[in-house]
Amino acid sequence: MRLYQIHRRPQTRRHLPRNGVRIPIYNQTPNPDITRSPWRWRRRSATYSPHRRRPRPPQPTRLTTTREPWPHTAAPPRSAAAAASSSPAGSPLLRPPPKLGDAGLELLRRFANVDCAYELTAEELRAKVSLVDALVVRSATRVTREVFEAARGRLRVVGRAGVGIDNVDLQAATEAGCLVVNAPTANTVAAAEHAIALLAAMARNVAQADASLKAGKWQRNKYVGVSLVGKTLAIMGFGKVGSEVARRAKGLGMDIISHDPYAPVDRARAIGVDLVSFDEAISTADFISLHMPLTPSTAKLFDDETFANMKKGVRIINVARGGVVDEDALLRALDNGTVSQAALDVFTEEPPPKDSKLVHHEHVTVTPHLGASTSEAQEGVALEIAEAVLGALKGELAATAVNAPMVPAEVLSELSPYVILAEKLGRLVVQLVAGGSGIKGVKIGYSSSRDPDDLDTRVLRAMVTKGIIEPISSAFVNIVNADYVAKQRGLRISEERILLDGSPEIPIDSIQVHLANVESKFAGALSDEGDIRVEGEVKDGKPHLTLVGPFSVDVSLEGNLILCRQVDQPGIIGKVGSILGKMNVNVNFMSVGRTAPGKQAIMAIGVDEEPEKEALKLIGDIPSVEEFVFIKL
Ligand SMILES: NC(=O)c1ccc[n+]([C@@H]2O[C@H](COP(=O)([O-])OP(=O)(O)OC[C@H]3O[C@@H](n4cnc5c(N)ncnc54)[C@H](O)[C@@H]3O)[C@@H](O)[C@H]2O)c1
Ligand SMILES: O=C(O)[C@H](O)COP(=O)(O)O
Repeated sequence: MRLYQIHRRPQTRRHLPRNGVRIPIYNQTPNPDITRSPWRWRRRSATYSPHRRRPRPPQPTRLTTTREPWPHTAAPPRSAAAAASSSPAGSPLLRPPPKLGDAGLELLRRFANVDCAYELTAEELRAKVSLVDALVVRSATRVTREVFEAARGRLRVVGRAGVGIDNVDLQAATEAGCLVVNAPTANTVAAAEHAIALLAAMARNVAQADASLKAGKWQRNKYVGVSLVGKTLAIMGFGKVGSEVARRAKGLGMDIISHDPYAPVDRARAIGVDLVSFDEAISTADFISLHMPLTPSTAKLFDDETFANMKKGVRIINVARGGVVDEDALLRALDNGTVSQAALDVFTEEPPPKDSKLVHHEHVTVTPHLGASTSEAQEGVALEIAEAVLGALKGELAATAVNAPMVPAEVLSELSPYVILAEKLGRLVVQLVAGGSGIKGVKIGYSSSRDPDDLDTRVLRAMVTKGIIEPISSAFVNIVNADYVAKQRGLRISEERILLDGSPEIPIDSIQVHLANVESKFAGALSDEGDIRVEGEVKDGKPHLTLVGPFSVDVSLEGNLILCRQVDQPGIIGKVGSILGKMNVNVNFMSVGRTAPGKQAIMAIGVDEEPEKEALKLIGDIPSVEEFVFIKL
């Protein structure tokens, strides 16, 4: 591994951030440059962070490492090219193109410590990943389950600087509560242009003729090509790249058909493309261009059987992923003439073995995964991923999140006070459960005048889940892994909308949380149906508890809470207040709810400090107090 620095700011403790985050830019392919630069990230005191962690036990070593650069002493000698990359800025000739575009790197550097490294072995990546908060990779770095395990919960975001996320274990990321974001749009045109370049180069034997002429030959007869105009091109995968290829190929006079089980017919029709079945596409096309993602269902989709059903002499372009083609089958199809030519930018194994028969086949044109490699695309991708990663670190839900609900920023901002309310209600309700009674079913109700389609509650559900699970386990829960963690713990979360007749301006009137089939340590919180039930509202931007069991209360959900059930009679409030006052516990809120005068009542008392056990005992000893519970919010 080579690891060295091309840019370094003075590195003293004074210069280091209080809450440093560290983002490495890793790539395991040869030839990128390497940059390392310590810089600052100041964590904002955001009101909501889906990535907020439970307080960690003191871990001095790890905390120190967040503020310091990785050791430089172990860096082995650098190659000339790499050394050139670390030369003073200003000499473009001495600087190979950066792996992540400068604009993106600069943006990242404004907010965090950034280390760039390449040619890391899997082992080296695992060793480094526990020191970082975010990881930015391109397609060559495999972010496996082992990488997430090695991160030991620190890694909060993986940024894939590109489209394909087949190199990231999404399930493992989700289980680890790590958000994965990609940069899905910035390289679309570059990939489409490369597909067209390969299509034309293959049809006219450009690469072969170039090599032949450079070898001193003049072979005009050997390299007679085929025309594109009037030929049928089948686009397999009519997504962003596929549809851009279609537009361009139309301009070349080709007839375009496409197969994509999920593409909207209207979008294809608007470009003048017919969506057809897989069999029709492969059996009628003269050229087939692959543009689907690599997934378990597309792996080796193009196998012996598929090639056998193609039109004799078909030509194939693959700018998607090598893994969608069975490369041995393609070789056989090339050898027996079923496929007359192939143009490949991507391979199952990258780089492919040096002696790969496919790469050296005379009817195959190859490029080393260059689809996204234009300076424009790389700048765009770098900016797109830098913004997504920084946004995610700040607690915003990135629009390009791959393993979490994409909640637009404006929706999140509108819902942010309800997000806090949801988590507080979860924390409250779980502390009302009697020890030993397992929680199985959670029902969350949202009373709202909004059309259900205009109210995205996924983030609220996640926060109720977080509130319920975190106080009773060591699990770290966020929007990414909330559903997964709930499922793992056998927690069934259901949601219900209660449609009100009010103004849709206010997104939510109240949120209710019910726990069914559990015993409560505070009988006053049981509804008539026997569920533990709490309800809250947002008032003046702050979360308030408004209902406990059948009792209406109104107490701000901040700090700590004492709930007392007593027989409604004069003087109790004064008695409780004076006990707390004597113990130096500041009461910030107090509210009494009762079913009827002189009957049962509930007193909800918001306190800043946690009262001594003695104070709680004294409250419990007041004769008319029937039960009480202390809750940390
Ligand atoms: N070579 C490169 O450098 C390069 C650059 C960009 C993208 N890519 C790759 O190109 C592919 C497409 O990228 P994109 O940005 O257009 O993605 P996209 O998600 O916009 O489009 C993919 C399309 O494939 C379709 N699809 C899924 N399964 C399919 C199947 N079984 N059969 C047919 N279609 C199927 C989807 O419905 C979708 O419309 C990805 O594999 C991506 O990784 C490669
Ligand atoms: O999926 C992609 O975006 C492309 O394959 C580009 O990958 P790269 O970042 O390794 O160039």
